[in-house]
This record gives sequence, C-alpha cells and structure tokens, in this order.
Amino acid sequence: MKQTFYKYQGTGNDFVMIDNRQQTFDKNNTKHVALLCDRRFGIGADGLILLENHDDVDFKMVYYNADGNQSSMCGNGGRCLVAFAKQLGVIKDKAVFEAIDGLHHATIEGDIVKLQMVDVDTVEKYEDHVFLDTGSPHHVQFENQIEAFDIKAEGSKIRYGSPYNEAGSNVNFVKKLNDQTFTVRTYERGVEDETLSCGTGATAVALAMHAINETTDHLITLQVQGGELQVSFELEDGLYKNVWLIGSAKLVFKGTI
Ligand SMILES: N[C@H](CCC[C@H](N)C(=O)O)C(=O)O
Repeated sequence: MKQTFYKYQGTGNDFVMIDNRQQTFDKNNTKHVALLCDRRFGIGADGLILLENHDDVDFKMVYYNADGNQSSMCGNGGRCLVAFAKQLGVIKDKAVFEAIDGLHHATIEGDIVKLQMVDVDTVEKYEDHVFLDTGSPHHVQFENQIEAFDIKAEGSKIRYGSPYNEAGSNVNFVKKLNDQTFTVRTYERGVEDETLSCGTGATAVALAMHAINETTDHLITLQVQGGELQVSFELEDGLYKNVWLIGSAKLVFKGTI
C-alpha cells in the first residue's frame, strides 16, 4: 500500500514524518524504520516521527531513532512535529501534545517553533562533565578544540563507556563563546554519529552552563552545526522550570512510496 512520507529538519536534525492518525504504520517493524532512515537505501534521516490522534490533547508523538528503536524525547523532532501538525491543519499557531516524557506546550510563528521542555530537578556535576536528563539523557563536557574534534570517535567512547554502557547517553561537547552563547556539537545515541543539532542536547547544555555558573543568564544561544537554537528557563528552589527550546523547523520534502 502506498504511504505518504514527509521530511522536516530542525537546525539540521532531520526526520521522516508520518501522519499516522489512521494507525496504518507498522510500529513494531524496527528494520523498516531503520531502512526508511538509511541515507543510502532509504529516505535518510536522524529519526522517524509519527503523528497520532489523542483523546485529550491535539496529538501524540511517537519517536524512533535512526536505528529503528523507539527512544526518549526528541526536542528538535517535537519542534518539527508542531510544524507538521500545522501543515496538516491539525493545529493553528499553538499546540499541546503528548510525548514519551509527558505533555508539551508549543507555539509556532512562521518557521519558528517554541517548545516547552520537561522541568529538570537534578543536574549531576562531576570533575570533568555534567549529566542531566532533559527528556533524553545528556553528558556535557567542555572541548575548546571543538572545531577539529573527532566527535564520532570520542563521543562513541563516552556513550558506550562506563557508566552509560549499552543503554548509553547522548554526548555534548561545548565551547563557551561569551556569557550568553555556547557552541555545541553532539554525538547522538541511537543515531550513533554526530547530528547537526540536538534539541534536548542544546537544552541540557544551557541548563548545565547555568548550573555550573558559566552563565547567569536565563536566555542562552546555542550555536550548533545546523544553525542556532535558543533555550530560556527559570530556576526556582533548585528546579529548572518553564524551559523553552526555540528554533526553526522546516519542511524539506513530501513524497509517496
Ligand atoms: N537520540 C536521542 C533522542 C533524540 C534526541 C535529539 N534528536 C533531540 O533533538 O533531542 C536519544 O536516544 O536519547
């Protein structure tokens, strides 16, 4: 049976998007999802996202990494899904949807999507890195030679090494440009390579920089390989709340196979 596929990208993090409100997609076929994400034998993407109906809110998000497995929250994917929902006429300029980490509020104006992320009450600070979960697990460490750094080789060592092991973590390398701006390059679990942007990663870096006093600002700009993201947040009694991931999300392609 023919299926219509869309591709969206959010600051270079790209996704195959499917309108699955009729529940026609085989959600348990890992090999098929991985093939659709394959950049040679398939459409090619960092992940695949289903838009599904929900009884109480605008829609439901189901996220798969490029390896074909369902995974934790995808911030850029959530932003792209809001743009996709608007294009389908499911929403106008704001949305509430359910994802694996709970309900998310979002607004869209032109190409810019603002996505509320989960609250974060725990930031683990270590000698050479920070670890926190912004809907997905993130290891954050400084790397001043970030431009020449071998993200895939060094990122995979950390992702598969102790304490993350097989379950793994995403790995973010950071360089401070000024008190409001940081460069980030991310090795993504489940893609098992560097992606041009990682939304939950950018969010993790912004909160981590504040938590270790590298910034006192509450609106941080993250320069990523695929563009620029902003993260805004409040801190109250040790809880990072009202966390918003802001950036562009664009339609790349619509096709049927
Ligand atoms: N690869 C991540 C999920 C996608 C995160 C990323 N694409 C984002 O924008 O947050 C993981 O398995 O934890």
